[in-house]
Amino acid sequence: MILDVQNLTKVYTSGDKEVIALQDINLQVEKGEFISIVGPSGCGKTTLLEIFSGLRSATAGSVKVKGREVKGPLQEIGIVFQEESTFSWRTVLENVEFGLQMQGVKKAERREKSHEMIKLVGLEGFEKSYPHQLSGGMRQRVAIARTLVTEPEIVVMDEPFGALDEQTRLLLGGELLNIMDKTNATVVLVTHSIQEAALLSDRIVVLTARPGQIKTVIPSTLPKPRDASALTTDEFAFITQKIWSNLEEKSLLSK
Ligand SMILES: Nc1ncnc2c1ncn2[C@@H]1O[C@H](COP(=O)(O)OP(=O)(O)OP(=O)(O)O)[C@@H](O)[C@H]1O
Repeated sequence: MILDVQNLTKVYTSGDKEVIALQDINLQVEKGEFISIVGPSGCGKTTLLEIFSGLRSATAGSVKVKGREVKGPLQEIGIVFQEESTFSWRTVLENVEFGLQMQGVKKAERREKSHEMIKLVGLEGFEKSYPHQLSGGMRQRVAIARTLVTEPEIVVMDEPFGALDEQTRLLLGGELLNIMDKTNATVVLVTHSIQEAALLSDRIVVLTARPGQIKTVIPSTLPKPRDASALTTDEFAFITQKIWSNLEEKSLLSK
């Protein structure tokens, strides 16, 4: 087990107001698994990822990565943020090199690893381009490459394809699966797209409306390797229907 979450609760306090964002979350993730987290707006998905990544502390309960309590950011965890997070003043190559630079990796090794990763995400030939010269999907590939190049064992993603159209996000998601197979990383993805969750995940964690609690965990029955061709299968329809029916019980628009 790579990630072990036990009885996790998060209460935000501002002044005399308390918001219970997450309540009693229990989740165990195995190495190499692809987990998606879905749930109504405001149910605590981002909070959960922030706690997993050591960027925020829990009010109660514990999060362990490889048996060690998470007390702050860990090198084993890479994060891909919600909106575009590329550096506009750096080229694609310089963006991808950034994480390695922060880790103090020497220039020659940095270059080599970054070139490899750029190839893997399909951006070969764009090394010298700046983010504004790329499409939204390409910029998101840069952000993903920048995180993956540091070889994190767990990749935490908060709506990484949120700014993209449904078609691009599903295609890019399929490519992400290929890359993950090659790097053997574990992924925890927060998404608003039920289709994306159904296509990419080994398990889909459905949260209730606030306070976020685990409503159900849906294991995927889609055969591997999974790609966009699965979108028209009966299994895919079955999984999306299962996610929907679990989300519907508490109003999606509540709160
Ligand atoms: N820093 C904070 N201080 C106080 N309350 C907060 C803070 N951050 C989040 N919250 C509250 O905690 C709850 C969960 O927020 P969070 O952003 O984790 O939800 P989410 O599921 O990611 O939402 P969305 O799907 O809309 O992005 C919300 O009710 C929010 O108002």
